[in-house]
Amino acid sequence: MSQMKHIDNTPSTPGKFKIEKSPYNRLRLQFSLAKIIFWSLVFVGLIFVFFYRSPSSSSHVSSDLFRRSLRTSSYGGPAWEKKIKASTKPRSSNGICVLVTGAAGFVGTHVSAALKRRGDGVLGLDNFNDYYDPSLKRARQELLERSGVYIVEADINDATLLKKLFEIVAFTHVMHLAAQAGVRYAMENPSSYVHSNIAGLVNMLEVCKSVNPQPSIVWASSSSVYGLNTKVPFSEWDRTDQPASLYAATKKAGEEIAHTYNHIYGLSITGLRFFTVYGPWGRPDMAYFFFTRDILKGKSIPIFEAANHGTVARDFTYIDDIVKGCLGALDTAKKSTGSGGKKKGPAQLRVFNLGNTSPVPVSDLVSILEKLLKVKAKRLIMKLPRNGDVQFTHANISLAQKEFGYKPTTDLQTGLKKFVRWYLSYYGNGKKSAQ
Ligand SMILES: O=C(O)[C@H]1O[C@H](OP(=O)(O)OP(=O)(O)OC[C@H]2O[C@@H](n3ccc(=O)[nH]c3=O)[C@H](O)[C@@H]2O)[C@H](O)[C@@H](O)[C@@H]1O
Repeated sequence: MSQMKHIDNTPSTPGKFKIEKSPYNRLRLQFSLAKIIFWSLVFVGLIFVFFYRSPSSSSHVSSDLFRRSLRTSSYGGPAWEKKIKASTKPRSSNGICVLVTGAAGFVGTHVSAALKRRGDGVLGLDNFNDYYDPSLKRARQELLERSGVYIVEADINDATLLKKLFEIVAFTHVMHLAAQAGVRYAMENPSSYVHSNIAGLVNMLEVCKSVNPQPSIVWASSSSVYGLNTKVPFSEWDRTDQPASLYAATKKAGEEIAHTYNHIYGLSITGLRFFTVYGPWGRPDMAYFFFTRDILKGKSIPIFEAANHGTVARDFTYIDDIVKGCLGALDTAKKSTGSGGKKKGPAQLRVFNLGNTSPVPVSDLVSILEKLLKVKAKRLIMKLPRNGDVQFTHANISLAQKEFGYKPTTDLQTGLKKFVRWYLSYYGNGKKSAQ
């Protein structure tokens, strides 16, 4: 009751509160102020020590973001700049110089290597987060370093670093492949999708729009934007407003964000909707990869099926075909039209499906793996969980074909053979195995 009275007596509008002006009160006020300042400083100091010294003691999500974005900031200095300049010096006369984000990722590594092979200047960027075994990312980094591609270790949310890179090198293109991938993990760690696929994308576009000259941007969207659509094959004109996962929703949001930056700032932007990319140096969180690991270990593998024993299928696309698509998109990208953050005229805005055009049921994928590994899989048939997966994907690729001659040439059998050969040589006949 007395507490209620106290609340009732508290003035509701700042400024109505009158302080009596006796010398005693003034002294008391000064003393209280000094006390408040002192304790505020102690409090701020404690917070600083807490966050600076022990990131692991914060909550799962914030410590995760800490790992993902703040860990890697060791850059700068003449030796560092020299490495960047060496990596980005084009050998060919076309003058193409590309910043590849997510360069230690699966698609990023292959695309970086292909660009470098043909003589373009290439610089990688990657935060080496631990969404999956970082040692695989380090191995990819070694591979790229051997072919002359340097990877700067930083997060795409680091605007200062990005601006610094553009001060050192006038990139003609950005191949933006850094993202939080994976459909099912979005339910475990939703904020990591917002951090990388939304905030990170916006940060990247903010920097790209403000530099002079503006680069052209090619970036990774996803087949998952087609969500619950039932009309097949999926074409670029189809609706993309019923995503089945937060991952898909962030990619769809990315496409709308791309529209905005194209419209306001004249950035040339091309989005690529990848269809379940697989192959050597792939991602261990993907089904074909962990099925291989678990078949070799003799562990059972969960194979999803839809209602009424409906087939779950994917338009699995081999990495070399995807790389050709990425390079085709990059080579046909027109220049951005803006400069210094101002649009000068309309700019190119495109989106393409990069798929294989022949969906394969997941159970057939397992049969191919069994033959290649010469081991019978322990199949555990399960109902397709409601965690973001869609029942099937199937790409119509005529737009990419028309625009830059995209034509996938690797069927699943051939592609998986190459993957298994790589897997066995990398992990050694199942003795050392993927995590
Ligand atoms: O096409 C795309 O854009 C997406 O392709 C993949 O997503 P997804 O097709 O779901 O690939 P996997 O997670 O490897 O699943 C492949 C198939 O295996 C099935 N699966 C998955 C896991 C499992 O335990 N059992 C199982 O049957 C899935 O339902 C799916 O049909 C990637 O993980 C995404 O990052 C990418 O954006």
